[in-house]
Amino acid sequence: MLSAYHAFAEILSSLQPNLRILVTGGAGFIGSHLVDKLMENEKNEVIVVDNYFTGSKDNLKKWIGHPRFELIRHDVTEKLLVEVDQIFHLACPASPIFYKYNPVKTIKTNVIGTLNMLGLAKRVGARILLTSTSEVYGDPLEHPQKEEYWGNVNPIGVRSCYDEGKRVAETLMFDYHRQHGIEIRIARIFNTYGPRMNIDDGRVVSNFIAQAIRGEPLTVQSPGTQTRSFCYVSDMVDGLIRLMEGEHTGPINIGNPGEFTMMELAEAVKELIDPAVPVKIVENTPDDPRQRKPNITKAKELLGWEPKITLREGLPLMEDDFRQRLGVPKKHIN
Ligand SMILES: NC(=O)c1ccc[n+]([C@@H]2O[C@H](COP(=O)([O-])OP(=O)(O)OC[C@H]3O[C@@H](n4cnc5c(N)ncnc54)[C@H](O)[C@@H]3O)[C@@H](O)[C@H]2O)c1
Ligand SMILES: O=c1ccn([C@@H]2O[C@H](COP(=O)(O)OP(=O)(O)O[C@H]3OC[C@@H](O)[C@H](O)[C@H]3O)[C@@H](O)[C@H]2O)c(=O)[nH]1
Repeated sequence: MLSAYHAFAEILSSLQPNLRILVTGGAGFIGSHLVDKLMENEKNEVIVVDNYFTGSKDNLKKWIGHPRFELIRHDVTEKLLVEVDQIFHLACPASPIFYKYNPVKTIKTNVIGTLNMLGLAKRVGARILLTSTSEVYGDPLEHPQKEEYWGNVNPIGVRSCYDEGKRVAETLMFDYHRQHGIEIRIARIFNTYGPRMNIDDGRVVSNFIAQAIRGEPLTVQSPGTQTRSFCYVSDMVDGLIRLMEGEHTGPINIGNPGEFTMMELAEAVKELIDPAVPVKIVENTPDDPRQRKPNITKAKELLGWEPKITLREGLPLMEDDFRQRLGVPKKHIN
C-alpha cells in the first residue's frame, strides 16, 4: 500500500515541470522565508538578487553552495539578464526608517526596478509577482480596505517615495500585462512580522520585542490609538506562493484581519516578555495611517488562503528568535 502511494507521489512529482525562480530582495525578511519554502521543492531552482541594503547573506546562509541555489549581488535599478520561469519581485526597503533614508533611491527602486523586472519577464516569458503594499491605500477613509478602494495618499509627503512608488509599480504591471500580455500577479501585503526581522529594523513589532527584551521602554508613537493588522511571515509566504501559482492577476490583499491599536500591541508584548517595562509615548512621523485592516474575501475565495497564526501565537516565536540573536535567554522561575 505504502509503495503504491510512493509510486503515485513519484508520478505526480515527475509531471511537475522544473522551475527556475528569481527572487529579488531574497536576502531580506520576507524574501528569505520565501526562498526557504521554494527550496523545499526539489523541482525548483532559485536565484536571488539583492543589493544588501536592508537584507543580509546571513539570512540565506543555509542555501549558499546548494546546487539548486544561486545568490547574485545586484541592484534592480540596473538591467539583469537571466533565464527564469517565475519572478517574485520583492526588492525594496520596507521599513519606513529605511525607505525614507534615501527617498530618491526608494522611488527609483520601485519604478526603474519594476520596469527592469517587467522587461526581463517580457524577454524570457516569465510570470512576475509584485509585492505591493497596504500603503497604496494611504491613510484610508474606507475601513477595512477592499482591493477596489483607490486610497487616500499624499503624493508629496515623506512616505510618497514608497507608497506612490508602489502605486506606479502596480500601474506598470498592468500596462505590461495589457500591452505585452505579460502574466502578472500583484499582492498587497499588510504588516508582516516574524523571526529574522532586523533587530534595528524600526518597524513596530521588532522595536517592541527588542525593547522589552532589553528592558527598555516601549516607544509608542502618539496617539497610540492608530491600528494595524499583523500577519505572521509563514502565512504571508503561503499566500504569495498561492497567488503566483493561481490564475488571478490580483491585486489581492494578503494580511491578517486581526486589528490592534499600537497601545494594545505594546500591552501584549509587555505581558509576554516583561510586564515591568514602561510604555513611553513619543512623537509620531508625518502621514502615519490612522487605521489599517485588510478585507481578505478575495484571498479566501480566489486563493483558498487565510492566515492561521494569531498575533498571540506569533509573538512568542519572534521572541525566541530575538532572544537568541540578542544573547538574552529567558529567565526561568523555579
Ligand atoms: N514586511 C511588511 O510588513 C511588508 C508590508 C507590505 C509590503 N512589503 C513588501 O514586501 C517586500 C519585502 O519586504 P521585507 O519586509 O522583507 O523588507 P526587507 O527590507 O527585509 O527586504 C527588502 C530586500 O530588498 C533588498 N533591496 C532593496 N533595494 C534593492 C535594490 N535596489 N536592488 C536589489 N535589492 C534591493 C534589500 O536589501 C532587502 O534584502 C518589499 O517589496 C516590501 O515593500 C512588506
Ligand atoms: O517604535 C515604534 C514604531 C512604530 N510605531 C507605530 O506603529 C505603527 C506601524 O508602524 P511600522 O513602522 O511598523 O509600519 P507601517 O504600518 O507604518 O508601514 C508598514 O506597512 C506597510 C508596509 O508596506 C511597510 O513596508 C511597513 O513598513 C505606526 O502607527 C507607527 O506610528 C510605534 O508606535 N512605535
